[in-house]
Amino acid sequence: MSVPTKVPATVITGFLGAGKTTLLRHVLGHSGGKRIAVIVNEFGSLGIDGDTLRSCGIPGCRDEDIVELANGCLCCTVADDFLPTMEALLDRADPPEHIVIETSGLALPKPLLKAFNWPSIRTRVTVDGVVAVVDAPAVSAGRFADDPVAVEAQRAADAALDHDNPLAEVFEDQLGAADLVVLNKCDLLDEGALGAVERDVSAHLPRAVKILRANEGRLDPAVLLGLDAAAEDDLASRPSHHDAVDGEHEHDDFDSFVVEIAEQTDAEALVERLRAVAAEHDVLRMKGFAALAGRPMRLAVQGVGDRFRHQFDRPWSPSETRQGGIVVIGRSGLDRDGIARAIRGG
Ligand SMILES: Nc1nc2c(ncn2[C@@H]2O[C@H](COP(=O)(O)OP(=O)(O)OP(=O)(O)O)[C@@H](O)[C@H]2O)c(=O)[nH]1
Repeated sequence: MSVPTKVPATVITGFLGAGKTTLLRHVLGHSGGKRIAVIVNEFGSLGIDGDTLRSCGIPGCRDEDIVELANGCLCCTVADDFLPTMEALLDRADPPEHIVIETSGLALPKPLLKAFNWPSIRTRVTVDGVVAVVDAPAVSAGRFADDPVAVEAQRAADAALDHDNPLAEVFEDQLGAADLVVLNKCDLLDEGALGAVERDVSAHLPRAVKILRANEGRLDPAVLLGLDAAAEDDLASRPSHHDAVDGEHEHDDFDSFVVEIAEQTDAEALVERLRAVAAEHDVLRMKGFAALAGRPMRLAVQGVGDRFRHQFDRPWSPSETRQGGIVVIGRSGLDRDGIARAIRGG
């Protein structure tokens, strides 16, 4: 009797706004007709990533192939959300040939990798590889760096302390799990800065892992899918800061909320307000959409730090209220009321 082959699954990790959804869109658009199912997990209940992927307009990319898990961070909701979703995909009459899982930017990959050893899916699916998408300009700007003086001072109280910057921990955990690193947004750095980022990233990698440079995640899907790593059998070589506490961790270093916004009159003015808020409050990520007076199309807005992009993504459907919303994610302690007021321009 032949051994049934397992469905390969690729985990895409990477910090908030690194370019995971952008890379995934590229993969779906260049997959050569392969039946790919996507599980996308994000912070915030607006479902922006799912929308972005569904509106890709790629022939053969069906709505039911994109499953959103918006209920908190995947790494913390494995049993409740992830496993039933995987089982449902695998039980389909036409199961996917490949499954791609985009984790939220704050998720730690290791608890998710462990879930692939659960009896209900272990014999049916394997982790083909973990792809870590890295925001090259954010690394270059020191987003994930510690303040060595602060670490030393805090270590005096807690000998086990590794970092004073919670972003550094998430970044290291994500790189620690990687089978391939994609250095994204290379268009925003010169050669010298890119070389420095490569050295910095290499220094954080626990094993020899290939680093590829990319713009807008434009890499051949054959390179990204097909790593054949069986990562679930190789957990020991993927260190996590939370190994000691059996994967337990909290996300209380970070804060996320949604600001609802009424119809706007001027797209540029809205984006300018968002940019000012991001800079003033050190917001890590903003994304959402807005209604513009007299315009049938919805304005989609994406911000990473204080770098913003916006475009009209799709028409408002007649059944929708023309009400916008912006997800705001930052380190904990954000001034929610002040940020909401500033975004609304009140
Ligand atoms: N300049 C530049 N911008 C990019 C590149 N790749 C992605 N972006 C932009 O960066 C922003 C974030 O990209 P996403 O693909 O949504 O990032 P993400 O990692 O999925 O974000 P989260 O799911 O919120 O963590 C968007 O505005 C993208 O258009 C790139 O290579 N260069």
